[in-house]
Order: sequence, then structure tokens, then C-alpha cells
Amino acid sequence: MKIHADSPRTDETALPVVHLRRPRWGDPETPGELPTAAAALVGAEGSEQGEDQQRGVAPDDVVLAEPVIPAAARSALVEALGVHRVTDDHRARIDHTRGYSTPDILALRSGDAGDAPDLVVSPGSHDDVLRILEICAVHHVAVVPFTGGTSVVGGLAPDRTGFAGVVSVDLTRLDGLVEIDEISRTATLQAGLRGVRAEELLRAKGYTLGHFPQSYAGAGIGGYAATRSAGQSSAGYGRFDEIVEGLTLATPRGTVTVGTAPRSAAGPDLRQLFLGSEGAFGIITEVTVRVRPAPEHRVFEGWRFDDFDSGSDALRALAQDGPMPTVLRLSDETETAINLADPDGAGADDDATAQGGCLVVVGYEGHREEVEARRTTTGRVLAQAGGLALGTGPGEAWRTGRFRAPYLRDPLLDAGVLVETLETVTYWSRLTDLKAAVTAALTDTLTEAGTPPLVMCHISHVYPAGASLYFTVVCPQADDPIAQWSAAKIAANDAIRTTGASITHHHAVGRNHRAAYHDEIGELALAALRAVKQTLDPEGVCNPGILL
Ligand SMILES: Cc1cc2nc3c(=O)[nH]c(=O)nc-3n(C[C@H](O)[C@H](O)[C@H](O)COP(=O)(O)OP(=O)(O)OC[C@H]3O[C@@H](n4cnc5c(N)ncnc54)[C@H](O)[C@@H]3O)c2cc1C
Repeated sequence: MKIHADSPRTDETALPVVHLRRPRWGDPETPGELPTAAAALVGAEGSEQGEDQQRGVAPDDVVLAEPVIPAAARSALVEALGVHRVTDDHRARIDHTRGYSTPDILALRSGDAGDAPDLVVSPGSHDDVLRILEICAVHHVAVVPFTGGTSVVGGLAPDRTGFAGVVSVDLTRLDGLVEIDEISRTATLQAGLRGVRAEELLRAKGYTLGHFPQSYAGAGIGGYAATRSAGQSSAGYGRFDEIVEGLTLATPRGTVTVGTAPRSAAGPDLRQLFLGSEGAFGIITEVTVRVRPAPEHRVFEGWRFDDFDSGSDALRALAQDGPMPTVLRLSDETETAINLADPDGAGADDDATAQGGCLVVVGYEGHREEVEARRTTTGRVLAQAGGLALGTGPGEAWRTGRFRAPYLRDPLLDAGVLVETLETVTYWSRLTDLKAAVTAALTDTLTEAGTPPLVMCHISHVYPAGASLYFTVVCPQADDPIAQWSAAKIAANDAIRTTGASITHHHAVGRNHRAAYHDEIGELALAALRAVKQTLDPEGVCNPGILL
């Protein structure tokens, strides 16, 4: 087995926009395949026959419930948007069913499209979105905003109990670069703009957003803002919420615009109320972001540390005392040994894995002289902390392969291998305990179920006070893989909350993390958020059951 030749092994400036077709990741014309070493690692060599059996029900054969939208709501939507912008087409409903978590993929493969929307509508303007919300509020129809559809936390599967139907609002047509303010270095982008296309439009003017989540091929601006997404270059460019200067929100009660100035003492910062609101307060239609000049030079390199703790100390030193590279990431011993930082090389030995220990990937972007100066001083800190320079090989392998890992999941599932990820964040002083607790929770639960896992972890985003941990879990699939993962995830969530960490650093809350999130913020804070929702969305039609 080999990775398909056309799968995107490239950097962010050359990736195509991918229109995701459920249930598989990426362009259906260029399916991912397992690299030989990875296939051998999971015992999936030559299992094409097994693959066909595991792929499950084809999307076109999934049986959908009849759409249950009130006739008056449907005709009002058609009148507002035009007949071609309102559809209950089978494939459109399937492609807007849930997101891209492993349970989402498995459910659809099993033929379960129970969360399919009744209608998919495509607004072309902010006013269209206002009108949709107004109509849905009147007819008590639930509304799901949909940008790229890459949610991994159940953010696209609202609780339809008590509602007269569910409408998915696909924002793809809101795909414009509204304006660039070159003096202030900001850009206003429409919410439906895909990340890849946004970067393309900005690069044409000499700028970059610097936001590259692993879901970059599919996710978009509205989704980034609604989930507080974090890109792989967050050390240098900041998380998405950190670069948002302002936004426009359509609600069933009208429009809210925030972000008069970059900083203000005029009351609480309302941008922070709407960033991460996951469609529960309304639909974000425009976002103004800080942009940077596109980098003229970049260098990515690898460093080796003896163990995770010494690598973690080195990252903390950089996060607290500088200098800060653009990308900074530490794989633990298991992830390094598997070579997960380079999906093509997963399971294979190379420079990064040969000597054991833990791999740190460090990337620098900017003006040439500044990059080289930062690289020298960062290198000094890493060497003093016990790091061994591995050169640019492992860094470049990670940079050009970093959008490929999602392509491995489908062939792994085809081969009967369960793979899923989860993430969390805590203070540096609690990081070791958090890693141990989550690893033990996942290992114990899946081992007791008779499917001992491989649990890998990396530090993906660092701050002066703490860091996020990202876990990847691989194990044989049980007869009911959704229940199998659900038990492991509950145990991991408990471990996260017991060690005082946050239930999510960047995947957001959705439906899957709702209970843990409510536990995390407490009753009073929850009541305050519900009061905001009640004000903006008195009928409660905006993404019911998501977040709140
Ligand atoms: C393979 C893979 C890799 C991933 N890697 C990363 C990563 O590196 N970093 C990261 O942060 N996340 C990652 N994610 C998670 C996901 O991509 C992010 O949450 C992303 O920000 C979602 O963007 P989207 O456009 O796909 O949003 P969607 O999935 O369309 O929506 C996400 C949520 O926001 C709501 N929403 C969408 N648009 C709007 C809007 N305009 N206004 C209000 N609410 C809205 C939706 O209803 C939903 O609840 C990954 C997911 C996958 C499948």
C-alpha cells in the first residue's frame, strides 16, 4: 500500500480547496492509502478485501428520514433565497450530516444518518442569513451554521427534540475578501471563505493569515471563529481568536457588530463572547482579522530530547523567556517512535526516530535575517536545555506532510483499526500529571475492553503559563467501535477534569463536551451564557444542544 500520488504533500500555499464529501476525508478522487510501514505496524498489509467490507454503506445508499420541515417555513425560505438555494437533495443532506470525528464517520458508514438536516440552505449575504434566522424562529425550526463541516465535537448535530425541523445553513457562498486595510494590517473576510482560499486571496496581496489547522483543506473562517480554532503555527501567529479584531453576527433578533477598535476599555470585550459561541448565539457572517506580511523565508528543523519532560522544559523556557519560533511542537517517545510527525514515514525508521527520545519540530518564518537570528538564539536555548540538533530534514518532512495525517484515518478504519484524537490544555505545573492521567485512562479502558491501544501525545500549542496536549489513539476496532471509543473518551474526559485541565483547547465544545464544559464553568456562569442566548435567540433555534 502506498499513499496516493496525488494526495497533497505540499505546503499551505499550494493546497487545493477540498469540498469534503462524507464520510471520507479529502477529495474523493484522491483517496488516502496507508503507507507501507504504517500498514505493517497495524497489521493491515494486503487487506484490500477487508477494506471493502469495512467501508460500510455507500453515502448514496444511506436511507434518510423524510424531511419534516413545515411547508410554510420551506416556502418562506424559498421566497427569501430562491428555489435553487433551498434543497432536500439526498447527497446535500448527507454531506451536511454531523462532522468528521471518528464516531461521526463510523455512524455514517453504518448507515446511520439520524442527524441529517431536513433542508440545506445557501445564503448569499448577511441579510439572507438574517432572514433565514427570522423564518426559522417563527416556525421553530433549528438552525445549524455550516462553514467547512469539519467539527469533531458533534457541533453539527443539534438536539432536534421539540423542533419542527432542522436547517443546515451552508455559508459557502459567503466567500469574499471584503477589504484589506493595509495601514492597520487587517482584512475583513466573509465567514464562508475556506481557509485555503482566504490564504490564496491574502497571498495575492502579499499577506498571510498564518492560520493552518490540520483541517485546513476543509475548514473556513466562520468555523475558525465559532470554535476558537488553533493553527499549527500558533506560536508565531497566535490562535485564531487572538487575531480576530472584529466580527458581525446575525441573530434571530438582528445584527450585532463588535470590534470598533483594536483594544477598548468600553466594557467587557464582546468579541470574546462571540468567539467560540459555536452557533448558539447566531451566525457569524464576517470576521476582521489581523494579517501579516507573507513570509519571505522559512526554516523548519528537528531537535531531539532524551525524554518528554526535558523537551517540555525546553518548550516552557522558550514560551516564558523567548525567543518564540513560529511553530513549536514536541512529540512524546511513542509518537516519535511511530514517526507520526511525518505521516508518509509513519511506522518507518529514519533520522528522527533512529535515536529514540522525543522529537521537537521548530519552524521559523519571516524576513530572512530575522529568521536566522531567531533560529540562532532559539537553538542556543534548546541546546542548553539538552536538545540535539537533527537538522532541517525532520522539520521539512513535518512541514510538507502536515496536512496528510487526516488522509490516513479512512484507510485505517477500512483495515479495522480505530484511530481518534483528543486534546486538552493546562498549566505547565500540571502538564505531567495530565499526560499521565489521560494516557492511563485511555490505555486502561481500551485494554479492559480487549483492544489494547497505542497512545501517542504531543504538545501542540504553548503559552507562558501552560500548553495543550494532543493525544492520538490507535487500537483494533471492537464489534461496536462507537461504544468502544465512547467508553475511552468518557474516561479521558474524567481524567482531564479530575486533573483540573480544560475539556478542550481548540476542538471546542459541541455536543460531545457539553456536560464536561458545564462542569468546568459552573452553574452561575452557565446561567449568564443562557441569559445571553435568551436575549439573542429567544426561541432557542440556534444550534440547540450545542455548547449550552
Ligand atoms: C482532520 C481534522 C483535523 C483538525 N485539526 C484541527 C486543528 O489543527 N486545529 C483546530 O483548531 N481544529 C482542528 N480540527 C477541528 C475543526 O477543523 C475546527 O473546529 C474548525 O475550526 C472547524 O471549522 P469549520 O469551518 O469546518 O466549521 P464547522 O465544522 O462548519 O462548524 C464548527 C462549529 O461552529 C458552528 N459554526 C460554523 N460556522 C459558523 C458561523 N459562521 N457562525 C456561527 N457558528 C458557526 C457550527 O455549527 C459548528 O458547531 C480538525 C478537524 C479534523 C476533522
